[in-house]
Parts: sequence; C-alpha cells; structure tokens
Amino acid sequence: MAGAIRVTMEVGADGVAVVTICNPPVNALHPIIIQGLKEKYAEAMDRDDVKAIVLTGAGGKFCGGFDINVFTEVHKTGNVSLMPDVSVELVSNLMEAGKKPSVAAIQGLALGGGLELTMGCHARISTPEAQLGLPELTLGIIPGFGGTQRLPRLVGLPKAIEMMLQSKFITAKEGKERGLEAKVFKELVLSPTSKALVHAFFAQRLTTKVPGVTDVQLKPRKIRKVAVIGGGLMGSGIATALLVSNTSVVLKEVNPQFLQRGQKMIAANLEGLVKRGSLTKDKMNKAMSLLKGALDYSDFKDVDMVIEAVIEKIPLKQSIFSDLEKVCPPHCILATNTSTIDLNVVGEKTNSQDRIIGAHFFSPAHIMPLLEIVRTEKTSPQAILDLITVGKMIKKVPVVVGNCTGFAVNRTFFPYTQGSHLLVSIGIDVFRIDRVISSFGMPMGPFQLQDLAGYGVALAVKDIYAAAFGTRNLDSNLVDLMVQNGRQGKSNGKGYYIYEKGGKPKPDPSVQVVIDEYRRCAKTMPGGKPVTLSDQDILEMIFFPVVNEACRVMDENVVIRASDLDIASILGMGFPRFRGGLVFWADTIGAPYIHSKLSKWTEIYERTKHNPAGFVEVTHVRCYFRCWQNNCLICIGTLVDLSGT
Ligand SMILES: C[C@H](O)CC(=O)SCCNC(=O)CCNC(=O)[C@H](O)C(C)(C)COP(=O)(O)OP(=O)(O)OC[C@H]1O[C@@H](n2cnc3c(N)ncnc32)[C@H](O)[C@@H]1OP(=O)(O)O
Repeated sequence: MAGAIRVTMEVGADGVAVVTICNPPVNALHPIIIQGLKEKYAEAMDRDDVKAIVLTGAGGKFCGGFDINVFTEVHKTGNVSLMPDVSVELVSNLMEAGKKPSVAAIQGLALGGGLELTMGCHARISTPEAQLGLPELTLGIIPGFGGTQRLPRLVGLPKAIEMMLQSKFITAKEGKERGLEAKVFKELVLSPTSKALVHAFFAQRLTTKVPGVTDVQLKPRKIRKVAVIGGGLMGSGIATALLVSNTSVVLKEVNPQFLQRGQKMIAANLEGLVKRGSLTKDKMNKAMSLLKGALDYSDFKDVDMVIEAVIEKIPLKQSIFSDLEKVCPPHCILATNTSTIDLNVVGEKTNSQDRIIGAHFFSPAHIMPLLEIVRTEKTSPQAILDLITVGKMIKKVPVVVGNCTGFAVNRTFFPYTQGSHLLVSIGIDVFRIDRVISSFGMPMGPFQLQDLAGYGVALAVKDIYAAAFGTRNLDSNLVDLMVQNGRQGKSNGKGYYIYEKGGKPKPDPSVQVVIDEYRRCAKTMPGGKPVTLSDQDILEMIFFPVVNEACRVMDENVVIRASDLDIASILGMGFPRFRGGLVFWADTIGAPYIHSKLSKWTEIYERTKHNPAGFVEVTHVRCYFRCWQNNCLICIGTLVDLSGT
C-alpha cells in the first residue's frame, strides 16, 4: 500500500502546478502525505516555471482529514512526535505565506485537516455537493491545523475572520501563538476521550468485516423490492427506512384498518423526517410512491427480501414463515425482526433455514442506527452479506451476532434494568439512580427508559429471560405493581415520571406508594432499613453485571469481536461514545477491579444469609452479582486485543 500513498505534482505549460494527494480511499493525511506536500510545495516555490499551485485530491475526493490510524499509534505508544508539524511549517509558512498563490480544488469531501489545508490556500473552489466540515470533536480533539473552530477561541473571532477571509499574512508572534494551538491539539490527542472516540471510529467500520462472509469473494445481490409483514410501530419504521433509501416496499397487514394505520404511520414518519430537515418534500413524495399496501401474498412473487415484524407469538411466526417459503421466489431472504424468539424455532416448519435470518431493528426503526443481523448455524453467508448490504444502504450500522435469547444487545443489557430494580429494592431512590446513570452519559436513566419503552415489553420478556438466564436472573415484580396501580409509562402519561404534552418528564412523587409496596414484597432491605450507597456504588452495581454478561456473550461467540459489542452498546443502548463502548470502558477500569467488586458483593450477600441482621432473601441477589465461574472477566483486555482494532 505504501506505493499508493504519495503526493504528485504536474506542471503545465501555463505555469500551474497541480499538486495531488493520493491515499485511497479518502486521501487521509498520513505522515508520508504531509512530507510529500511539504516537498512539493517547497519545489513549486523554488521552480521558476511554476506561477501558481492548485491543490487537489485523487479519485474525486479532496481529503478526509488527518490519518486517524496515526492517532491509534499515538494512543498505543504515547509518542506525540508521530504527528508531524503541519499547522506552522506547511499551512502557515509554505502555503499561506508562500510567494505563489495556491488554490484548493475541492471535490467529494474536505474534512478536518483536509478542510484546514484549504484554508491555508488563497482561494477555494468546490463542487456544490462536496462535504465540508471539521468533525474533530467527534474524535475528542480540536482542529489542529488552524481551523475555524480553534481560531476564534484562541485569537478572538474578529481576528480569526480577518485571517481566514482575507488570507492575511501572520506575524512571527502570531505564528508562535498558532504553534501553541498545535500543543493543545497534541495534548487532546492523548486524552482518554480521544482514545475512546478513535476506538469507536474504527470499531464502527469493522462491524461489516465478517470472516467467512465478506472475505470469501461473494457478491451482494441486488435487493430491489422488500415486503414488510406487519404495519405496527416496528414494521412501519422498517418500511420507512427502506422507502427513504429508494427501495420498493410491499406492506402486508391482516385487514384494511390495520393496513391503513400502518400506511398512516409511515406517512407520519416521513413527514417527521421532513420537519427535521433530513428529507425534502420531493423525496418524501417519491418514497410514498414506492409503497404498496397488501392484504394477501400476491405481490410477494418477485420480492427479494421479506422482513416479518408481527407480534412475538411463536405459532403465528411459524405459520407466516411456512407461507413465505411457498409464495416467495427461492432466492428471497426471509428475515424476522423478532427481539426474543429463537430463529431456529421461527424457521422450524420450513426447509429454508439457510435463508432465515434475524433483522433486529431498534425502535424507532427509521431513526435508530443499529441493525443486529442474527445468524444461526444454518444461515448462508450469502444471506448475511445481502442483509449487511441492505443495512448499509438504509444507513444503518449492521452488527452480525449469534442466535441466543436477547441476541447481543438485549442479552448483554438484561442486568441493566434488573440492577436498577435491585437497587430500588434495597432502598435507593429511583430518581437518584436515573440521575447517576445519565450523569455517566447515558441518554436517560433506566427508569425513564422503561417508561419510554412501555411496560408491555418488560412484561413480555420477563418469563423468557427467567427461563434463559436461570439463577442470574433477578425476579422483580416492580413493573407488575406499576401496571396494577394504573401506570403504563409514557404511553398513558404516568410512569415513574409524569408526562404532559409538550413538557419534559417530571419525577412523580406519588410513585413512592408503589415503590414501598415493592420493597415490602422484595424483603431485601437489611433489617427493613435502606442501604447507604455512594453514586459510584450505584453506577458499578448497575454496569458491572452488564460487563459480566458481556464477557459471556463474547466467550460464547455471540459477537465476532469485542469491539462489535462496543458499537452495539453505543448505537443500541446509547452507551456514551466518548467512553468507547461497554467493553472498551470496562477495559479502562480493568478486569481485576470489576472482578473484585462483583466478588465482594457476592460475599456481602452471602454473609448476610448467615447473619440475622442481614438481608432476608438473598439467594437471587447473590447469584445476580456472582461473576462468571470461568473468571471470564479476567479476559476483558485479551478479548479487546483479539478484536484487532
Ligand atoms: C489536525 C486535524 O484537525 C485533525 C483531523 O483531521 S482528524 C480527522 C478528521 N476527519 C474525520 O473525522 C473524517 C473521518 N471519516 C469519515 O467521516 C468518513 O470515513 C468519510 C465521510 C470520510 C467517508 O465515509 P464513507 O464513505 O461512509 O466511508 P467509511 O467506511 O467511513 O471510510 C472508508 C475507509 O476510509 C477510512 N477513513 C476515513 N477517514 C479516514 C481518516 N481520516 N483517516 C484514516 N482512515 C480514514 C475508514 O476507516 C474506512 O476504512 P476501511 O475501508 O478500511 O474500513
């Protein structure tokens, strides 16, 4: 690859030197490129036949910014000198202050350091559709080559505007100041936030590299027409995502009323996207024109994929799949959006197990970016590849996972809700738990999330989780009590919070009656008195069991690599990206500490069993905390290393 990384210069008879950055796929500024730019610029300044310089990028892309792989190297070694000086030596001295005019010819994209290079030029010409931006903050750093973000902060807005819009020479004193800017940039590169965000950047791109699927010379087949079965919340969201990406959709329902309701939901989803500014009215109309409603299977004879999104009833799904096998063409992929049911059970009554696959979307499906692609031992690599391709086409991040209860995300995070219920049972305030968890960086706490998701989901999965997770399942009747007390969460405006139209959710003090009843039933408060815990204890008692489960998920190969779970946790659960994802975060804390805390809680609960003043009913609580007997937690770091990121 090193040969492909180069900067070329061609000088025309008109005296214009065209300097081209060549580093596919996005012409990132690798140190070789930066060195090449310095050399070509110096040469151009020296040569008498060069009158002016045009700076551009090869392959229709100007430049995607500084090479992020270098940050990874810096994070590994702590050696900031791996990052060459660009802001002063190249941009200020050679380009901006150079004696010959430079013009940036921008096509495709000019991002981060790439855009900053263009600011060093004396003029910029761009094709209208080019993407311009300074996305450095998403990597935990500030623009380091003299970008608009840092100039206003360091030299004041008027001076920054003057320098950028008038391409004015800078003084030596100012140059020194700009050098100090570069120092801030280098300090930020070494910050934990930058390490986490750079990890997440590469982890996100790695999810679509699936051994045995994407490296075996298979070609994705064209998916032109998709049928969605079920026009409820999930089905209409999935249909919306497909329509927006110009795919024809047949929406099938069981009766005209349900079909009309589904079509209305899709129209409302599309209108919502227009209101948010992410879709034009024309594109909305085009999307609606690609939608066809159906009450039978007559339109299924030429579909390339079916996504079933009906209620979670095994016999219903089984009968749908045996119908599909008869009415769809043999190449058609048969996907289910189930979030809990074993795929082998769904396809039990068919002979098409090789094309049965899980397409687990997260609600609202047209907005949430994660797509869990669930494969069984029988799913063919071709079907997986096709669904990965569809996922990318509809702008989702596909993560390929194995077939188990809850798949990767819900399985890993089942202790998240249970941990919060356990804490409430031992006397911790609901709203305090939510505050601690949102301060950590989750979009909302577990109780507000439960209100939002609706209690129906929690009740539906309760028995399934109990059966699958055995003694580490915490049996809580909090949601049952909430429902018995007329609370349904956000859907009826009354959950742990009160929901008023247009207003923010407000903690509902009257929920305390339900909490008291729950604590009376749970009998886990020692001597009937609330336990005292720090915020850190609360955080750890919720997240460490989640990490524990993540280790099982990795060890059972439900995910291909640890970093897939990082991305799934960020995009599926809203785990803070700036912490790099669940496993990356756990790794920064260290397996020994997490292991010791889980062991300690297990012991405390165990001891209390023999201690009359201790917890009254402890067995399930003890099991909930018990770290996996294989001491899998010790492996966190090793598994992260295996991910190859
Ligand atoms: C000093 C400066 O101020 C600091 C900086 O410049 S920091 C860098 C700022 N630039 C960025 O953050 C841009 C990051 N890149 C992106 O947002 C997107 O990759 C993009 C919009 C350029 C292209 O998106 P898309 O077409 O969907 O392709 P995508 O899959 O993301 O990337 C294609 C490949 O290019 C790589 N790539 C993209 N930008 C890169 C970069 N800046 N450095 C190194 N590799 C990069 C990706 O890792 C991926 O590699 P892979 O094929 O091996 O997985």
